[in-house]
Amino acid sequence: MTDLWFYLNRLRGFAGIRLYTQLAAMIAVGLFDGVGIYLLAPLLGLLGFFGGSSGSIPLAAGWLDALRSLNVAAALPVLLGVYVLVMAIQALLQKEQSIRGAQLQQGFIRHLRLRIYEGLMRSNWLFFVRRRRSDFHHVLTSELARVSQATYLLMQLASSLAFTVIQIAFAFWLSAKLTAFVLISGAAIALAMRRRIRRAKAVGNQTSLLSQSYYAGLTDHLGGIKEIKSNRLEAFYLDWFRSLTGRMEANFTAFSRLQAVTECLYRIAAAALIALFVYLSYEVFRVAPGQLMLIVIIFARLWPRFTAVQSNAEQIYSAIPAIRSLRQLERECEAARESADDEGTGIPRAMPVKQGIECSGVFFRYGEDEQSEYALKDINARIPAGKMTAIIGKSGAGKSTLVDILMGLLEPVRGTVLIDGVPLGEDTRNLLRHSVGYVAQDPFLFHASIRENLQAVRPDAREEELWEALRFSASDDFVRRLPEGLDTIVGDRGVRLSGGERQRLVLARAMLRRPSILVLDEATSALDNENEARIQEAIDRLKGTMTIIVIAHRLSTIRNADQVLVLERGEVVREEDQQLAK
Ligand SMILES: Nc1ncnc2c1ncn2[C@@H]1O[C@H](COP(=O)(O)OP(=O)(O)OP(=O)(O)O)[C@@H](O)[C@H]1O
Repeated sequence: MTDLWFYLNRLRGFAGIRLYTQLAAMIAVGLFDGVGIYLLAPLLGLLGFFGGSSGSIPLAAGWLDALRSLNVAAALPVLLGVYVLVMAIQALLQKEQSIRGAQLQQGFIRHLRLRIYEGLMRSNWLFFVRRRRSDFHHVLTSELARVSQATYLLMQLASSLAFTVIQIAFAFWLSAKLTAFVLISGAAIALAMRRRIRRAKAVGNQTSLLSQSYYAGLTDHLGGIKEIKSNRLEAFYLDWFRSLTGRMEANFTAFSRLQAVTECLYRIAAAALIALFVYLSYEVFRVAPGQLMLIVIIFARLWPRFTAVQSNAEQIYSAIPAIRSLRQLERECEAARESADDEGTGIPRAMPVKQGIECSGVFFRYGEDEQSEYALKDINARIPAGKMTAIIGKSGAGKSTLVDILMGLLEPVRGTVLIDGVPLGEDTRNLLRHSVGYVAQDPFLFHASIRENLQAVRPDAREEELWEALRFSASDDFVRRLPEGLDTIVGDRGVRLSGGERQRLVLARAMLRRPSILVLDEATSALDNENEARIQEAIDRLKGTMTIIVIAHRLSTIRNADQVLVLERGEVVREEDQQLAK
């Protein structure tokens, strides 16, 4: 329930006065609807339905007498005209309320979407390292759709409740005793149905878990489709998919069954109650036939409202787990939020390195608990500014982790990183990243043109600057040969390009940023000797103008380094000054 209240409060905070006008509009629609029904009394009276018994219908008596003083031929069109007018106003109001309701709902969902996306974008790298990406997709798509539906249902529920209250008021006017009887019956049934609402929540929990597995599986399997195809694992994954979608089907059917049974119970109860009601009215309360007729009309309109309230409540309860997922993700993003780095000016500050980066007693581990193993242990090393430092070591030795620490992406668990002798803190860690150009092991290109990919890091870069960066990364020739040149769209994650071509484009992008620290994480591993040699030469020419850190396996890459750090199981086991060694 706290999750629901939290979201109601959030909705109130977002919509402000609009929420209250919306509720007022709902009440007005309900009122007009009630008046419409109430007009039926004089109408029916005019048509002679009540015989001489109109005096027993509260309020109607005065109307009827006034109308009777006119002749029927004149009164009927007046009455019908008023009826049409009232219903038309109600219809117009309802239309306006529906449009505004949809605007409110969509606005609120966009507000939630933006909050979560912004929360993710502002979260630190460790947050992403520790979580499955598919869980974010799941929350931002499937869970958000359920919350959107719940928001719509909440408004519907408010509208149903407003309608119901107004109808009850009208019904009370007509007959307090019989309305009380209907209400007590409704309350008794709602009480008996409480367990069904709890069941709806349990089914909703299951829906969240299943759709989370679905998203995780799809992301994994499609990401690894080449492995699946080349190892003939299709049947295994098909079995998994069949089984999971079977459970999803059962889950959705269970919820539909729950709702259908509830509706069926309400319908049977309605029939039984109407029968009892007519019997009691006639035999016990001796209600006049005209009034009885009206009460039946009111009852017939009131009861579906009870059913709607119950059904809405079941659906809203089934969406509570989705609301909880959203809230949980927001909380986690908040806890992992990085500090802003523009000091409120809107212009991010960079942090150039003049002397060097130093690690002093740096420890790091990925696991959250104290027992988990360190990926880096007591690292003491210095990366001189303007020089090229190579980090080498076996797979899993901690090279990428060390680079992430040096770039300010990860924070040491113990120890300090110093930039020009000044310890890197929470605020300065982000600033350092403005000075970094990074090329990853598995380079990433957006599904856009080469130009857009390059300009993503510097929107104001001129055409010559783009070509200069491409020349640097030895990619100018192949880009020129592409059918659309710079405007060629590179496929999903750049798959339409070869690994080496992607690496070269990402290197061009990194250079375009004019970084003061260039980090290459095995960035030339996919290149042929000729292209690697061209890039090595270009990088060599950069020495003295920027600090270069490379993770490398090939001797050819290390050869030009000024310093080599050798890592083994998270420790620096050797630090060689190449210049001295030469
Ligand atoms: N996201 C992660 N969660 C948990 N442990 C991790 C994570 N990333 C890396 N590790 C662990 O940290 C250690 C160092 O990994 P790291 O990726 O830094 O090694 P590496 O030297 O760069 O390896 P490679 O050359 O294979 O890329 C390894 O034992 C690895 O299992």
